[in-house]
Amino acid sequence: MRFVAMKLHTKEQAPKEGGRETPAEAKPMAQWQPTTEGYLNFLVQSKLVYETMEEIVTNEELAIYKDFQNTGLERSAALEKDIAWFKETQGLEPKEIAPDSAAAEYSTLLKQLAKEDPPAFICHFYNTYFAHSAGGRMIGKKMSEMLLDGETLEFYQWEGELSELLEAVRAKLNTTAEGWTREQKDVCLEETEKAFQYSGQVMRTLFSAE
Ligand code: HEM
Repeated sequence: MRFVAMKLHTKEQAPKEGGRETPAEAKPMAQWQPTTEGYLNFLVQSKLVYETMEEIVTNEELAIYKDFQNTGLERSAALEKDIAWFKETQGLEPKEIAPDSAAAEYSTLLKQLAKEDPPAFICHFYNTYFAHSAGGRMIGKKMSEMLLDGETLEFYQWEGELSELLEAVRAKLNTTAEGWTREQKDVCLEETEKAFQYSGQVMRTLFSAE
C-alpha cells in the first residue's frame, strides 16, 4: 500500500519517492496563501472524515475492524478541541458542513465501502491516518507558522511515540491483508487513487473560506 501511495505523490510533495510530475496549475507550498477561516474549515471537514472512520471501526460488526479500534492514531477528539480553541482564542465559529462538501461526500463513500467492500475501506483508512502523519504534519507546521504564531494544534499531537503507533497499525494492516485473496489485495491497492482524490479535495478547503 505504501509503494502505491508514494507513487501518487508529486515530486514536489515527496521529492524522494513521489512519482508524479507536479501539475502546472498546482501552487508550490511556498506560495500558498491560506486564511485562518480556510484552515478552520479544513479542520472542520477533516473532523467529519475522522469521526466517520472512528465510528466505523467502533460500530461496524465485521471482525476485520476490531483491530483498528483504539490505535492511538484517532484524531476526531483532538480536532474537536482545536475547533473549540479557534472559537475561544480567535472568536471564529466553525462553519456548517454542506451536504455537497468534500468531507460529506467522502463520509458517505466511507460508510458505504465499510459495509460493501472492506479491503477498499481499509485502503482509505491507511491513507488517511498515514498521510496525516507525513504530509499532514508538514501542512500543519506551515499553517502554524503562517497563521497561528507557532501554536501547535492537538491535531498534530499524539499520546505516545507516533512512530511506534504507526508501526503497530502497519503490522495489523499487513496481517489483515495476508488473509485477503489476490483480487481483494488489488481492490485495496486500486482504491489508493480515490483516497488521494478525496483527501486532496478536503485539503483544498484550506484555500476556501466557504
Ligand atoms: C501537500 C500534500 C502532501 C505532501 C506534502 C505529502 C508528503 C509526504 C511525504 C514527504 C511522505 C513521506 C514520508 C516518509 O516516509 O518520510 C508522505 C507519505 C505518505 N503520504 Fe503524503 N503528502 C501529501 C498528500 C498526501 C495525500 C493526499 C495522501 C492520501 C490520502 C497521502 C498519503 C501518504 C501515505 C499513505 C504516505 C506513506 C506513509 C507511510 O506508510 O509511511 N499524502 N507524504
